Amino acid sequence: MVAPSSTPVLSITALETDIGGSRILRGFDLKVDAGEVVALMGRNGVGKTTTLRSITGGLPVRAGNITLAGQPIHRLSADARARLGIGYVPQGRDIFPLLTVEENLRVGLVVHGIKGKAAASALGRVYDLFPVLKEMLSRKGGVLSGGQQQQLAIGRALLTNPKLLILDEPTEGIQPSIIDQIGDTLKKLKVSTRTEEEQTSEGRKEAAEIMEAVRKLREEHALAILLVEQYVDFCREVADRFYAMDRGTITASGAIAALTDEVVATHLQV
Ligand SMILES: Nc1ncnc2c1ncn2[C@@H]1O[C@H](COP(=O)(O)OP(=O)(O)OP(=O)(O)O)[C@@H](O)[C@H]1O
Repeated sequence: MVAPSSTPVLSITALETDIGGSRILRGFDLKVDAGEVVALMGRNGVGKTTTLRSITGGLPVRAGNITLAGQPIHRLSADARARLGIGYVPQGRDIFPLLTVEENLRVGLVVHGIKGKAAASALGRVYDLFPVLKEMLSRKGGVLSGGQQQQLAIGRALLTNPKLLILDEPTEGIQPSIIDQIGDTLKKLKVSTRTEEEQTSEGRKEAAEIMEAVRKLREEHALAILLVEQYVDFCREVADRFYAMDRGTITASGAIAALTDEVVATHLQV
């Protein structure tokens, strides 16, 4: 892991956001350093997606500051923020189901005006990270499994080589029954030493593939990653730190080792 520099990649202070006249975010601080994976956790409706949209520019901020590598961004357009280095994979992933994997990636290149050698190297980087995409270039996005679609969406967000990657519920769409089964096993799962039993379950394999990609991104690219995730074991596996959100503010935070069952019961369980 790359040592964090003194300026965080993302820094949020005293953030307040309203939706339709209601105060949704009630003033909190959050930061993500280079090379860090930070999980923003919380029950349904507490304001996690609103936080992400406040960072990306999808919602206007009422008060507070958001900086990217030290530069204030909270008054900039979403496009300007993306150009400065924010890659965003929204909930549901937003891939084009009728376009092939390759076309989905090429659309991403066109949208961001990436051409020639830069395009080839951006695609190469995505295929290195997600070899499964290279094997499926001519498949339609809509027929990929949930985990593969997630990899495609993350790959597309990485084409611009962002400083900060934001993921909204990356395990969503991987069968809940399978995610439930994974339970404690996932915590112990080391991708490099997957057992045969683990490999036989598609859901486990896909969750593991996404985890592996998140780890690789952190280690090889010194990316800062902020992920919204309700699946506690996934967070324990991939994140360095966590923030627990409740009713628009942060109620607990710390190193991932401090995400004890007691903290989960108090701050995160319904
Ligand atoms: N477009 C909207 N109009 C009105 N209220 C909204 C809108 N979007 C979100 N909200 C409200 O804002 C609050 C926070 O929503 P948000 O989507 O940020 O929560 P969340 O923590 O991401 O939950 P989930 O995991 O269910 O997506 C909720 O009470 C929600 O009802």
